[in-house]
Amino acid sequence: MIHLNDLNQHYGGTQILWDLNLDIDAGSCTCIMGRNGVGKTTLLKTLMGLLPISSGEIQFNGEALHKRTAEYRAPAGIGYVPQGRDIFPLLTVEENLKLGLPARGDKSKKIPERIFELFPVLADMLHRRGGDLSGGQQQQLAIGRALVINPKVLILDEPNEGIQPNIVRQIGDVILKLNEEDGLTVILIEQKLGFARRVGKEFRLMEKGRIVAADKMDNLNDELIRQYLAV
Ligand SMILES: Nc1ncnc2c1ncn2[C@@H]1O[C@H](COP(=O)(O)OP(=O)(O)OP(=O)(O)O)[C@@H](O)[C@H]1O
Repeated sequence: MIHLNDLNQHYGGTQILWDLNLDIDAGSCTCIMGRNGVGKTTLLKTLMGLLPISSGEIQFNGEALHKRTAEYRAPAGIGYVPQGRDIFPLLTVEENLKLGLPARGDKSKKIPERIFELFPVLADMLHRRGGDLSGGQQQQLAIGRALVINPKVLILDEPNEGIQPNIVRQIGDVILKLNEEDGLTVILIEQKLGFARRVGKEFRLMEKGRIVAADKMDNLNDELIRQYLAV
């Protein structure tokens, strides 16, 4: 579904991604893991077209995404929840959710009911301002907003950062439902091993701007953890 081929990326003169290759199959749930600063967020931003690539290819369902602008990602079916959530604090929950509607292929004007099934709190708080929500509720709103476009793949950058444990569990439940019940392909950056093991079916380990290990989550063993994740 997604293939990154020999991707190179620089911030100014500093190279961050080095000949990076990544394959994501339709229907998979993949955790991208690695120590701080290895380039995980840079990888997702590059995939989303938010950072220019120096060379390489980004293929999405056979289409050359690296030739398209960032704005093309949502209508193509790529939902993105950036690090830090990025909701609009002065808009209501409903207004935040409706922002995604123009990018839907079917031009529907209605927020899908499934979003309120997954996140009942968003229905309860529909007319509250985004900025009045707790951090965990804002994260649920950010995920809901990404789902409004009816994506084929959902990409999340550390969805649990700074969120209280009961909401982390709920977000994990939602990711599992989206992947297992709805068949949505999921890619997420995740630092917490327990969460990654619970929701991820696959892992990709990064070091120094490269993918250095790729396998089923069941095969994430102590040796790999020691080598690429332990601090
Ligand atoms: N806007 C920027 N300009 C220059 N360098 C940057 C910029 N953003 C990130 N970097 C550098 O790029 C490298 C990779 O950063 P990135 O945020 O992608 O890593 P990460 O694996 O997501 O780390 P973390 O887990 O801390 O978020 C780091 O050395 C970082 O300092």
